[in-house]
Amino acid sequence: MTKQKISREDALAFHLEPTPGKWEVQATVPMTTQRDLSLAYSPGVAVPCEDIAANPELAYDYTNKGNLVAVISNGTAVLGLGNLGALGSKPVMEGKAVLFKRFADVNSIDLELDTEDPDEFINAVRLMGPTFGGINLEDIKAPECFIIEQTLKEQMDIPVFHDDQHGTAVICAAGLLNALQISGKKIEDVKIVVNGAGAAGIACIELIKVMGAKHDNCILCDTKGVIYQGRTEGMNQWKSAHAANTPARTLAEAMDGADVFLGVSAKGAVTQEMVASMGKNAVIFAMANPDPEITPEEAHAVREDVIVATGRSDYPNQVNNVLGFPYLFRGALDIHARAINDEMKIACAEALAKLAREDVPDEVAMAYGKKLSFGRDYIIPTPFDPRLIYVIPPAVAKAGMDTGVARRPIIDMDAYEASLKSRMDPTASILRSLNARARQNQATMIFAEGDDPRVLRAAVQYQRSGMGRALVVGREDDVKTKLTAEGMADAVGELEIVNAANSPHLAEYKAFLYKRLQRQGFDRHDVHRLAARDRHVFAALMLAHGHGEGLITGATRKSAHVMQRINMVFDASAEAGAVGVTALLHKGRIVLVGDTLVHEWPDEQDLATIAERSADVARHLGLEPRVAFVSFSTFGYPRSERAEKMHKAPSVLEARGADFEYEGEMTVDVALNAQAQKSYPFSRLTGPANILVVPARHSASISTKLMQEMAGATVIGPILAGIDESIQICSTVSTVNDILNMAVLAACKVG
Ligand SMILES: NC(=O)C1=CN([C@@H]2O[C@H](COP(=O)(O)OP(=O)(O)OC[C@H]3O[C@@H](n4cnc5c(N)ncnc54)[C@H](OP(=O)(O)O)[C@@H]3O)[C@@H](O)[C@H]2O)C=CC1
Ligand SMILES: CC(=O)C(=O)O
Ligand SMILES: [Mg+2]
Repeated sequence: MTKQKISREDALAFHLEPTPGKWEVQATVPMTTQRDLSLAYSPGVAVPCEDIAANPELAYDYTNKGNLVAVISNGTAVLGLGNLGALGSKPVMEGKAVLFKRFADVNSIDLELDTEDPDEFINAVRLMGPTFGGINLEDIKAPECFIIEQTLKEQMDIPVFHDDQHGTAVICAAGLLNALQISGKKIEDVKIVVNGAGAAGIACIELIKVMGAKHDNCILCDTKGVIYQGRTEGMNQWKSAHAANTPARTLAEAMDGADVFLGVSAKGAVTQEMVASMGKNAVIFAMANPDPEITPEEAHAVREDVIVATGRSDYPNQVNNVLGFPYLFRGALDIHARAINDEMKIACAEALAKLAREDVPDEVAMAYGKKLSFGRDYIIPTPFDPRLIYVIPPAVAKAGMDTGVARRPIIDMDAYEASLKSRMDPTASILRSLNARARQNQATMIFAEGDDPRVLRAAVQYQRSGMGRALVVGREDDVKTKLTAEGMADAVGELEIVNAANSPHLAEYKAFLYKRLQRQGFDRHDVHRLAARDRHVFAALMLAHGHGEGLITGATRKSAHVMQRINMVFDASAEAGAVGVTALLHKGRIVLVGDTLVHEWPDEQDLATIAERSADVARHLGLEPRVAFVSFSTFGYPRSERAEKMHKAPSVLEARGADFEYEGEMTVDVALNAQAQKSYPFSRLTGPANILVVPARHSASISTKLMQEMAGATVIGPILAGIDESIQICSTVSTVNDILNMAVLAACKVG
C-alpha cells in the first residue's frame, strides 16, 4: 500500500475548512411556514411531550433519541498522546462522531467534560441519559475509566460502552482469531504479551482469556515492565487480576519466545531485538495511535515471518476500534437495547473475523485499488468495506435479542438487512473508488495554472496523496512565493515546475503547433507566442507529446477560452465527438447531466452522442447507465417544436443499437422519481434515471448551477468525455477540492 504523507498543514486545513470542526446540525423537518412552526414548536410539540411523559418508550418514536449517541471524554488519555485535557480531546471526539455517521448512519454528538473526578463525570453523564440512545465513552484513562463505565452501566438504562476498552478488545480479538489461523496456532497454546495495562490493555487481555487464552500463558506489561505476582509498584486491582507467575521482569524478557504481542501502550515501545526474539510466525499488533509500538517496516526488516497489524489506516491490517463501535451501536440502537453485553461484543468479533475470511467483492477491491484476499496482509476487513454495515449490526442485534437486552426485537431480519444497505450513501464509495484507482494508476498530471494558489495546493495534495507525480506549469519564483504565502513552503521542493524557458521540448512543441495552425491564419510568430507564453497551450502541448498523462486546467479562465486553446492542440470540439458531463452528488444520489461544456444547441444526433458519452462516464464511475432525454414535456405532451429533438433522440439511439437504458422525452420529475414513472408503464426505464441529457447548454448550466447554489449539491465537472486524451477543465470558482477531484478523474481516465 502506498503510504500517504499527511503534513501538519494538511491536518490543520482539513479541520479549518470549509467551516471550523468536522460536523454541523441539520434539521430533518421543514421549518418554513407558520404551520411548521406550530407543529415543531408550540403548540404542536406539547402532544409528543405529554405522550412521552406517560410512556417513555415513545421517545424512540417521537424524538431523535433512538439514533443519537454521545461521544464523551475528559481527555485524560487522548489516543496515545496522554492527558490533553477536555478541550484538547475535542478533535478526536468530533472525529468519532463523524465516523459514527459515515459508517453506520448513527447521529452522534461529542461532549467534552472538564473534570478528572470520576464522581463528577459519572453524575454529568447520568443526568444526560434521557437525551441519548447510547453513550460511547472515549479516551478516559485507566483506572478511572473502569469505575466510570461500571457505575454508569449500573445506573443507566441505555448502552454505556467504553470504546477504548471493548471496541479495541473486540477488533483485537477478531484480528487475533484470523492471525492465529494463518500462523497455524491455537489460542489456548500461544504465549501472549500485552503491553499497556490501561483501558485497552486490560479489556484486551480479559477478552482473549474469555476466548480461550490461558492465564499462565499471558504476560501483561506497563511502564514499569512485567506485572508479576507480588509486584507492588504502580499497581491497581485491575492489573493485579492479571499478574503473572513469571521470572520475566522487562518487556524484552517477556517477549522472548512469545507467539503474540498486543501493543496498546505508546510509540516505539518495541525494539527490533524484541521482534527478533519472538517465536516463529509471531503475531504483532502494534495498536498505539497515532504511532505504533513498532512500524511494520521495522518489524519485517528483522523478521519476514511476522504478521503485523497497526491501528493506522495507511498500513495493511488496521486493527482499530473504528471497525467496531459504529456497528455495535447500530445493532444495539436498532433493538432499543438496554446495554451492549459480552455476547453482543463476541458476536461482533466473530462476524468481523468471518467477513475477512470471505471472498472480497470487486467493489471493495476497486475501492482499495488492489485485490484483497485473506492472508498475512488482510486479516481483518478494511474500514471502507461496504459489507460491514449490513453484516455486523444484524449479528450484534441478534445476540442482544437472544440475551434479553432488546426492548424492541427485530422481527424480519431480511428486511432489517435491506434497510441497513439503504442507509449508506453510494456516492461516498464512488469517490473512494476513484481515489483508489487514481492511486493505482500513478498518472503524471500536468497542472496548467501554476500561477493560482488553489491549483498549487491541489497539485501538492495530488502528489502527497500518493496519486502520482504533479507537474506544475509556472514560474519557479512565483510558485515559491505563492506556496509560502499558503503556509506550504515545505512543498516547494516537492513539485516539478515546468515552463517554456526550462523545457527542452519547446522547438518540438512549436513545430507541432505550427503544422496544426498554419492554415488557420497563424504564422510562426503567433505560434511561438502561444506555445511559449500561453500556459493552456503549453500544457496541452506537453500532454500531446506524452510529457504527462493528464491535464488539469480552467481554474483561472472561462471554460470557453480554455476549450478554444485546447482545440488548437487537440480535436476536442463538438464535431470531434467531445462532450461535457457534470456529475451532481446530492442526498446519496448521483446524477450526470450532459452536455455541460461543448455542444451549444445539439440536434437529435448530437443528443444521442451525448447520451453515449455520458453512459461511458457513468460506467467509469461504476454506475449502470439509465438515460432520460429531458424537456418541459413528457412523451409528446404538451406538444412543442422545441421538444421535438428530445422526442426523436431515443429513436436515434435505437437505430445505433445502444446497449443501455434510455427514454424520452420527459420532464425531470418523471425522470428522477420512481413514483411518477408509474404513470408511464410503457417506458423503457426500469427505475429513476441517473443521466439527464438536456436540450441545450443553457439548460445544462442553469440546472447544474441551480443544484449547486440552492440545494448545496456537490458538483463534479464538467468532465470532458469523448476524446482520447485525459483533459479535465475546472471552473474559475473551483475550490482546491474540486480541482483535486478533477485531477482524480483525469488520472482515472474517466471520459
Ligand atoms: N488501535 C486501537 O483501536 C486503539 C488503540 N489504543 C491505543 O492504546 C494506547 C493506550 O490507550 P488507553 O488504554 O486508552 O490508555 P490508558 O491511559 O488507559 O493506558 C495506557 C497504558 O499504557 C501503559 N504505557 C504507556 N506507555 C508505555 C510504554 N512505553 N510501555 C509500556 N506501557 C506503557 C501505561 O502504563 P502505566 O499503567 O504504567 O501508566 C498504561 O497502563 C494508546 O496509544 C491508544 O492510542 C487505544 C484504544 C484503541
Ligand atoms: C483508536 C482509539 O480509540 C485510540 O487510539 O484511542
Ligand atoms: Mg480512543
